[in-house]
Amino acid sequence: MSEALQLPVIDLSSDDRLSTAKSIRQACLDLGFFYLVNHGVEEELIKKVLEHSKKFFTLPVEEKIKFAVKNHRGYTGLYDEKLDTSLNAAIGDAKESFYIGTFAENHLNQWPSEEDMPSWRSTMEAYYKKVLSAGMKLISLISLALNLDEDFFQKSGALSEPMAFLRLIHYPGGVDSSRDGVYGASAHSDYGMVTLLLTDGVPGLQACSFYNSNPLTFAFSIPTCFHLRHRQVCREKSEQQKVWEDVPSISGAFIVNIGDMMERWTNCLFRSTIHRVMPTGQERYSVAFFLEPNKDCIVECLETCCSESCPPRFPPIRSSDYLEERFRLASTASAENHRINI
Ligand SMILES: O=C(O)CCC(=O)C(=O)O
Ligand SMILES: [Fe+2]
Repeated sequence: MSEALQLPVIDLSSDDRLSTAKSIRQACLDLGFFYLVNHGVEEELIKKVLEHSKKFFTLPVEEKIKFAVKNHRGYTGLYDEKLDTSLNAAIGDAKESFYIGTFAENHLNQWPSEEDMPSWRSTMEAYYKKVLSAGMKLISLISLALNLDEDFFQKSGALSEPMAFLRLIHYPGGVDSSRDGVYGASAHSDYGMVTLLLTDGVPGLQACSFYNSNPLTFAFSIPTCFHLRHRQVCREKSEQQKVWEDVPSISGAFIVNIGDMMERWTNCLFRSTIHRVMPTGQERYSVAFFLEPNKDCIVECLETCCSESCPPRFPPIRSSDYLEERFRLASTASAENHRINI
């Protein structure tokens, strides 16, 4: 049985930026998940985005596949994707989704027409801009949390035309976890800097942590440069007992989690925690905003996150190369899936 997590709540509008940065640092050392409130995205807009998302997914499948994903933008169908690339299960994740990419390349985005879906595009564009602005503010606090100047990621170019993706997700009802190997979203970590997630309040999201019964084994399993913590995330998988804990939604708050590129930047100090969505039998909608750095940005260990005794764990990598590879692996997993299903 899973327990519910009590995550810290970060107030984006607080004037006490240093204390907010301190709380963010602790949250990112602990599990890499927290709630974000007073983020500046109006309740009304959030409501509209969820309503418009529902309208799209309610269309007949023949209509939806007219927007079949191209250039990582558009519609992905039920069972088309398998986020856990290590899973052998012959079935993909029980969800459908719609991706919207950066407006710097808006010609690549696919939009339902204004006639068919009045104000759909403008709602999504407004939401994208607002969450991007919240994300940028959050990144400046994350910079402070890493003992960097607050405009570090702006100055490094990571946030000029960031490759942010908005993803509308629909988990259909009637699917439950009693069917072996069926997940809403199978276990994965996100790829980018941070993810700002909105849900309709239906449960299902879980984050993975582990508790170690043997502190000695634990002490030798993590790099000595990091604090020993009672609870650690799942990346060091061996010998620890995995615990999946529910991440409940709080009305009006974003659920934020750290992505893999931020983990690489911070040399694993900030953790990109594995999470999943379990099907509960109930229909569920969520909207994920993945804030990825500019495509030419080189992601490499930050000076404040390494030392002689704690050298960089990853080589530098160009952001778009990293992202393309992760997309490729996820789509290979789903292609294999289809072959198995035929
Ligand atoms: O729908 C959710 O609650 C989470 C989705 C997610 O983790 C993802 O798409 O990366
Ligand atoms: Fe995710």
